[in-house]
Amino acid sequence: MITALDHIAIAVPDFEKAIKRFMEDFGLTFDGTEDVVPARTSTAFFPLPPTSIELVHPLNGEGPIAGYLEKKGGGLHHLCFRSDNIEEDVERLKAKGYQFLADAPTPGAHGSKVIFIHPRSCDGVLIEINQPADEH
Ligand SMILES: CC[C@@H](C(=O)O)C(=O)SCCNC(=O)CCNC(=O)[C@H](O)C(C)(C)COP(=O)(O)OP(=O)(O)OC[C@H]1O[C@@H](n2cnc3c(N)ncnc32)[C@H](O)[C@@H]1OP(=O)(O)O
Ligand SMILES: [Co+2]
Repeated sequence: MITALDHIAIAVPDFEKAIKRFMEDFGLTFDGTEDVVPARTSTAFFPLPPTSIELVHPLNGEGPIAGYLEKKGGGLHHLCFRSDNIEEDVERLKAKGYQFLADAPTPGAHGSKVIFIHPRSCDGVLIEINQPADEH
């Protein structure tokens, strides 16, 4: 089941500038960056209990964030719901007609498993579901 709002993701065209902004201007705790190769995405996390801010940027200029930035520039990109059993939640939501953007969960940040629901299944909002490594 969905247990928490794991993170709110913002697509940023200038990764360094955005990291500086959230660290220095907003005074958030910077939890480091991670290039998630299977997702073709560079991430930076700022824990802000009970959730986190995730900055997302194209990895090597490619991937879904590159497409998003090209079309929309920076912006709120997705909400991530944390699941305690991602496979169970996927099956349950598929049965309700939700369109997933992959056949199965794929590797995400911090060793998590992630899967995305098409925005058209959720009133135009891109929803990610993840299961953190410590809950596998
Ligand atoms: C680091 C790993 C992980 C983590 O651990 O947290 C991540 O967060 S990875 C983050 C990046 N990865 C992804 O976003 C994967 C899922 N995304 C996709 O598969 C695609 O981006 C997409 C959502 C299918 C869009 O693909 P695209 O090729 O850009 O298609 P369109 O431009 O035609 O868009 C179709 C439709 O969807 C709307 N759209 C696109 N992106 C978003 C968005 N972020 N939020 C809301 N809506 C979005 C787009 O406007 C189109 O709408 P219509 O024009 O009305 O058809
Ligand atoms: Co995410």
